[in-house]
Amino acid sequence: MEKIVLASGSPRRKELLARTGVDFSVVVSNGEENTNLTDPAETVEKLSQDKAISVADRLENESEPCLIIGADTVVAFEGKILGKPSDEEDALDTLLKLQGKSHQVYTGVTLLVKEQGIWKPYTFSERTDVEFYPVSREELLEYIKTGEPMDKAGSYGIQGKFGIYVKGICGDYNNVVGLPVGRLIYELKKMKINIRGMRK
Ligand SMILES: Cc1cn([C@H]2C[C@H](O)[C@@H](COP(=O)(O)OP(=O)(O)OP(=O)(O)O)O2)c(=O)[nH]c1=O
Repeated sequence: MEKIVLASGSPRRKELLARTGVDFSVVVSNGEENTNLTDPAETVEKLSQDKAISVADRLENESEPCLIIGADTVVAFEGKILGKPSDEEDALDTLLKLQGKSHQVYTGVTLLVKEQGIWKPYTFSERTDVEFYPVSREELLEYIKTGEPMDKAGSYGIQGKFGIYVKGICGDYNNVVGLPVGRLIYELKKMKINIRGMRK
């Protein structure tokens, strides 16, 4: 293994992957995030694949990248998938639904490995359940004013100012922030890939 590429523009994913101590570069995928799927696990798995493949296409003529990591995160509430908010009103609608209740956060990860010139995808997803205390409309409006919800699935950041409303969490916290690094390292080990031996 010689090179590792994170196919994501998310600063949170970059920070989480950096914590593993590996060297990697970032190439942001520029494809549309679209799918007709309705199951949240299938959705994030497919979108993570699309992102990794779009970066593989762009790197086709470059010197041998060997592992590309794509990821996608959505929130699921009462069977509906909630992505990033379209505007502040949408963020308020979403947070009014989520407050006082439990929801699920899914992150899908695709590891695209180049072996003998051929890209092979390996995809998995991880689920974390998050429960919020009741939060008033005024508090939600205050939060939305910070701008924090706008680039985040489910319109909140558990690692940011909305973290004060968390009642409980079941599963991997890092998965909510956008990358289940523990599972990622575990899956790579199973694939006999030691990312610590890779270079940029
Ligand atoms: C629920 C939640 C999501 N998020 C973020 C993680 C993801 O960055 C984002 C979901 O959007 P994604 O489409 O998964 O990722 P992205 O657009 O940020 O980056 P890219 O497509 O280039 O990989 O929401 C948090 O930071 N905290 C949270 O608590």
